Amino acid sequence: MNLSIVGSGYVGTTVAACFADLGHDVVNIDIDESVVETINAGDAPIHEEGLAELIAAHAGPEGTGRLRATTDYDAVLDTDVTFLCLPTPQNDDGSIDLSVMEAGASQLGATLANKLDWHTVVVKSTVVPGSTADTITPILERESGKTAGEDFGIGMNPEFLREGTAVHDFLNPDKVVLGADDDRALADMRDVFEALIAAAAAPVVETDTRTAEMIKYANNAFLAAKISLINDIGNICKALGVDAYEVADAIGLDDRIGAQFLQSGVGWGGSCFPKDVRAIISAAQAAGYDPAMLNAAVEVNDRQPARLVAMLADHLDAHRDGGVDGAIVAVLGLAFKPGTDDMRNSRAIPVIKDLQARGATIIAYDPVAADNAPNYVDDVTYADSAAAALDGADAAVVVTDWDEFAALDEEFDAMATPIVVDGRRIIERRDGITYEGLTW
Ligand SMILES: NC(=O)c1ccc[n+]([C@@H]2O[C@H](COP(=O)([O-])OP(=O)(O)OC[C@H]3O[C@@H](n4cnc5c(N)ncnc54)[C@H](O)[C@@H]3O)[C@@H](O)[C@H]2O)c1
Ligand SMILES: O=c1ccn([C@@H]2O[C@H](COP(=O)(O)OP(=O)(O)O[C@H]3O[C@H](CO)[C@@H](O)[C@H](O)[C@H]3O)[C@@H](O)[C@H]2O)c(=O)[nH]1
Repeated sequence: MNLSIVGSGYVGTTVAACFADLGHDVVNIDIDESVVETINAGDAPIHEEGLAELIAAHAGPEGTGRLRATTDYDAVLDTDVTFLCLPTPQNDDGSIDLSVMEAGASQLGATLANKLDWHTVVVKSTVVPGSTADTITPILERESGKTAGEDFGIGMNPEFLREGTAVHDFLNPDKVVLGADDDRALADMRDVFEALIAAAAAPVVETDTRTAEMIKYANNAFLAAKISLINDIGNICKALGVDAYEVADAIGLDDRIGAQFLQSGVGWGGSCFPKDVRAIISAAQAAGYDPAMLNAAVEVNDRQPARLVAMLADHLDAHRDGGVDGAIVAVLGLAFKPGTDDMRNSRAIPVIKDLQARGATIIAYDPVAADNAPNYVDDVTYADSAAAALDGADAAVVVTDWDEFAALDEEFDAMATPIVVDGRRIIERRDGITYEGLTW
């Protein structure tokens, strides 16, 4: 099929490259010319394992030609189905900000006015229940002069990929959710996903757009709350002198609990969990329900970075005149999780800001996120290796569980005072360093 993907960020680029690999002809539409140029040169605009290879294979000079990118919405006219993969950030009060979706729907609708045959528009962005039917569809109808369900179809297909493993996750989904409010849109979505569903043997959930939207929030809210619950239990373990990881390994053996997402520590960040949990809380409150569990999940998560810094401060107070004030602190990891350069809502941000507020000088190291970090934190010196960050530091905190940190050993000997507070259970406790884990 001929597909257009509007928005070429983490989701749009991954989805486009994977659909091209599955045999579709795909065009990415983005307002950012540098993103468009990068894809057309056969390169990946973001850091995701396996993505650069797929883009080179299909958009590069030697590629199949099944993938290209443009800033021109008219590219939609040569396609059968358009996926909207635009950002859905949060307003200051936590509610969803649909303005980018509205702008994209407006441009798409104006373009569809010139489309002679049927077209299906699929919302892939995470949007609160009702957004597709009540906000996006009316804009498409207004701008195109056409009627949804008669002249064009509307679908909602939430995306569950994780950053760092985006290509793998998209090609190997636990489920594919196809939400549609008309049969023809559903049939188009089935056609688009046929090859993927067959290759991955993925279960398919067919439903209406409103339920599809809620499934996405329920999924993220459940996972975020699961991490907050293990962090709450981890904090209890720490207070009672128990290793939370041993406990998590044991409870994870119960199929009803499951072994994944039980790593306690400095908490959840990223571009999705923080904004999505707040957005669904806000939508629930607007509908008259205050969700106690999700409020608590956010509260526990907000407290973990401060707990990490307080632990570090206690050690520095014990080892150094002035404690944190004037200390050089090495921050290991900046990305919100390993495998990505994304720093949106990374736990590194509150940790660094708290340390700086207490008078610390920060030297940070991350294998891929350092170039992106100045967009989120100021007055940080970036080291080009963990060893360089640790050299001469008065203390270190671990914020991201990059594999390479597990191999650190004699690098700690070069610290002025070898204090290591680990927020991710990645450093091994060893002789010669003062080591403390956040929940163990
Ligand atoms: N990042 C993830 O892991 C992930 C996973 C699942 C779902 N989601 C959801 O998918 C959506 C997209 O997230 P993302 O992380 O890919 O966003 P992103 O910020 O990485 O990318 C968005 C892209 O849209 C482009 N854009 C902005 N306005 C545009 C317009 N009017 N027309 C065309 N392009 C425009 C931007 O230039 C950017 O390249 C969000 O709703 C998010 O919640 C994200
Ligand atoms: O046991 C765990 C697992 C994760 N995390 C943290 O949780 C955050 C989110 O991690 P992860 O879910 O792996 O990454 P995301 O890329 O944010 O993916 C989530 O958000 C996406 C966007 O909605 C969804 O598509 C995915 O299904 C969902 O997992 C990160 O800060 C992790 O460090 C923990 O603290 N402990």
